[in-house]
Amino acid sequence: MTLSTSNTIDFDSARLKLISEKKLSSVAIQREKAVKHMTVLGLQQRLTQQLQTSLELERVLDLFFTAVQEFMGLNSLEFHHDAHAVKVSKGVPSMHRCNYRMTHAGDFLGEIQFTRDKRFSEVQLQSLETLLGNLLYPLRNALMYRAALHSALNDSLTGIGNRLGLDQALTREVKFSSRHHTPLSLLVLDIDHFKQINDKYGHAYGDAALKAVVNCARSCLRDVDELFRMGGEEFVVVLSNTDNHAARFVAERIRCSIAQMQFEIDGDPIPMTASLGVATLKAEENNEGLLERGDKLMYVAKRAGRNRIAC
Ligand SMILES: Nc1nc2c(ncn2[C@@H]2O[C@H](COP(=O)(O)OP(=O)(O)OP(=O)(O)O)[C@@H](O)[C@H]2O)c(=O)[nH]1
Repeated sequence: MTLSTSNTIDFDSARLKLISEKKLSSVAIQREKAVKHMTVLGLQQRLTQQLQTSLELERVLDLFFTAVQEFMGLNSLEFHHDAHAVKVSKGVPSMHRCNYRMTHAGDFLGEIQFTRDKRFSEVQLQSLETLLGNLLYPLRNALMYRAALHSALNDSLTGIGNRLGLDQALTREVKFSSRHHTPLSLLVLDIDHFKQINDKYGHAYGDAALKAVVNCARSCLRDVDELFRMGGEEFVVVLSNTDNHAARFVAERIRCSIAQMQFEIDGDPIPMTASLGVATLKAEENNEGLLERGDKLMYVAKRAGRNRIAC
């Protein structure tokens, strides 16, 4: 059984509010509150300094949890913000829980849950809420930083990584592959005669076709494989720890899936195919060299008649 207290923290009014407020009546609680107050102040000062040292959401929450955990014997913290696709967990959850839904100036900043072995006292809840006030701006900044980073590295139409994201991933993968002597392959995929879809049905349907191809290619990949949009109707799949033989197999699987894809516009079935180049990292090759080879091989597949792979 878990015991839970749900609260809303409304930072808009610059005050922290408990939805189900219970009365603090006993003198003992008031005394405990007075003693804790000084400590909370000290902790607030420490948090103010610590939390401004990072813009990384994970790090900010880690610093907050470590500081507050010591102070009130917390077992765990869980933060999630669905719109930002973030879920961060620290510690091991326990029986007594309290939840806060955080907002600021009308913006939703996420939900946070704390757990501990013992019940939260009123004084502890108030201290926690005071300390959450220190998390507000670092949390908001970290979410903004995360969103900015996401839009810099991802394609807004399809949601997959963009050219910059590809460059970063490929640099990382090439280094890893060279250091650990593991194979690395990539596929360069280009949709065939894509211009005809745009010309016949319009750009919006062309966009829908691009998304359909992305979903189709994704369904053929492992979780660890990464799919990027290089630009236009050209995509790259980075296959870590994959040799040329296995990469050909993946390329062929994607090619078949796209050719069999049921894509329709206003009830008209639209046949779609793609040409793919398959390249595997050679000794002494860098990420640019690998990408260039993959691209050249994709054009070999185009020239050979499209709807095929070239290795
Ligand atoms: N709808 C849509 N079209 C795009 C986008 N980016 C590029 N395109 C279009 O993609 C088309 C690419 O055409 P081409 O380079 O001639 O290639 P293709 O028609 O696929 O022919 P092949 O590659 O030779 O088989 C152009 O019409 C571009 O305008 C986009 O984001 N959305």
